[in-house]
Amino acid sequence: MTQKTKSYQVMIVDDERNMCELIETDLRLRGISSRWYTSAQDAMEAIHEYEFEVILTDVRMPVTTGLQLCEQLTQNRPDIPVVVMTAFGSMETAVNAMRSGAYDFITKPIEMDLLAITLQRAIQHRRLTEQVRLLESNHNSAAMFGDILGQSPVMRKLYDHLSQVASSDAAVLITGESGTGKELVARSIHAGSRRSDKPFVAINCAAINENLLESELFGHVKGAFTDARGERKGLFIEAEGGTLLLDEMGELPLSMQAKLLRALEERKIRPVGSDKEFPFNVRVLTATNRDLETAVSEGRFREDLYYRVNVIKIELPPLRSRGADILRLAEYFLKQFASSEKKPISGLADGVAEKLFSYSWPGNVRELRNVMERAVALTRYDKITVEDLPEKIRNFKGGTVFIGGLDPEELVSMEEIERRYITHVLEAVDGNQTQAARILGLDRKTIYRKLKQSEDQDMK
Ligand SMILES: Nc1ncnc2c1ncn2[C@@H]1O[C@H](COP(=O)(O)OP(=O)(O)OP(=O)(O)O)[C@@H](O)[C@H]1O
Repeated sequence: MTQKTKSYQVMIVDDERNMCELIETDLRLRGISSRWYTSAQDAMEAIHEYEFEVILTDVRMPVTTGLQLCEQLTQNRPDIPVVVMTAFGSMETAVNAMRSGAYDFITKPIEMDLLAITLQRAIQHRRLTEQVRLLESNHNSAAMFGDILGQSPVMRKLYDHLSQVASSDAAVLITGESGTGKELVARSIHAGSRRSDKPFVAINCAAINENLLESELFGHVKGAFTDARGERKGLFIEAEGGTLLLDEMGELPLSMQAKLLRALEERKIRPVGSDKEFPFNVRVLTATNRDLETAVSEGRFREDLYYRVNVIKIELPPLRSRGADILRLAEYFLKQFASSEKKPISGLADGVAEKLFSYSWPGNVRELRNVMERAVALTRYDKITVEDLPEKIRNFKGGTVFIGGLDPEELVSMEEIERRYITHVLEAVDGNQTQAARILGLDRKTIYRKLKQSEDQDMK
């Protein structure tokens, strides 16, 4: 998980630093947040670090031009509209930019009022497209919610819950094993809330030393401690109006728990070394992969803070309990990586689905994503083969013993094992017989016959 993530409305890319600063200042005065980069390379890297709603780029830049950047962006992040700045009178460049996937163009010298309108229109366009995508994906039997993918019954229930949660302002505690998508869920809650045009900031409480955590969260004044050369705002102020995710909340030291509780109760923070308090308007979400109730009963976590952050609880299921979602996610990641690696990979070869199914996925969706990324990079074929999977998955034996609730001590016939396994696979794919047939390597008629046979056997 990223330690800190933030969203801005506009990314500015121009090799002339002065131009960037000029635009940033003008946009700030109009209430539009932005961040600038002086090369396309830096811009491409920043896309992974921060969220942007629109990108404004100059066309003429050394090394990678604005047009090339535009092409790269439309492939990697087609959801972010790009507005290009072209020199006055170079209509041909503007046309080329639109061909490379730009949303709009504006000519230099820039007329700031026009720029602001163009950018706002692009932002509006993006929000509408996002909403349509969200509505469509919810309509398509709730296969997705924002960027969260999954169709298993437990995920569908989660989507219903999330849409209610997003519209309220209540504190939410998100629990689940590592890699189950807690940060993703927090982002979706923010994206679906009325705070969505304000920042989303996430901090991993376990990754920061206890002494620094207080100033990271609440800020500090100049000279508050030896290394505090300048002043720092702190994340509560950075997230003003938006959402702050405190991840790995279970790792928060007791001394910080007391300070956080006071801040949440009074809705005010006091920067380290300051005698002034500052009010904040931030929705606080927390996430943990620890059992906080046990931590409370063992005195490691304050009960009063637990109740304050746990107004609504969202529990994310481990991947191994989500049946067919394993395959859906695998295919989703496969498509993503195949497109970014530009490899023509069309799906999973025979035998891969069974391997993915029977593995226990201790690292959950993150592990599956990494496995698919590696497989796409490794494969020499147009499908992912069993050889492209890591050894621990190829040779995994653990899962099968428990299929169909089979006790390792229980001795049953091969037919019975077959019947239980077929039933297990059918349940896992929500009764989709075509998919079950593909995984089992049997045709649908044979599946039906085998289940029928054992039913007849039971009747005798
Ligand atoms: N349902 C899902 N659909 C699509 N991608 C998912 C889903 N769940 C998780 N991911 C992806 O898996 C990775 C891990 O997710 P995330 O960082 O949200 O997990 P986490 O529970 O916060 O992990 P940790 O506890 O280790 O911080 C991310 O790349 C995320 O985008």
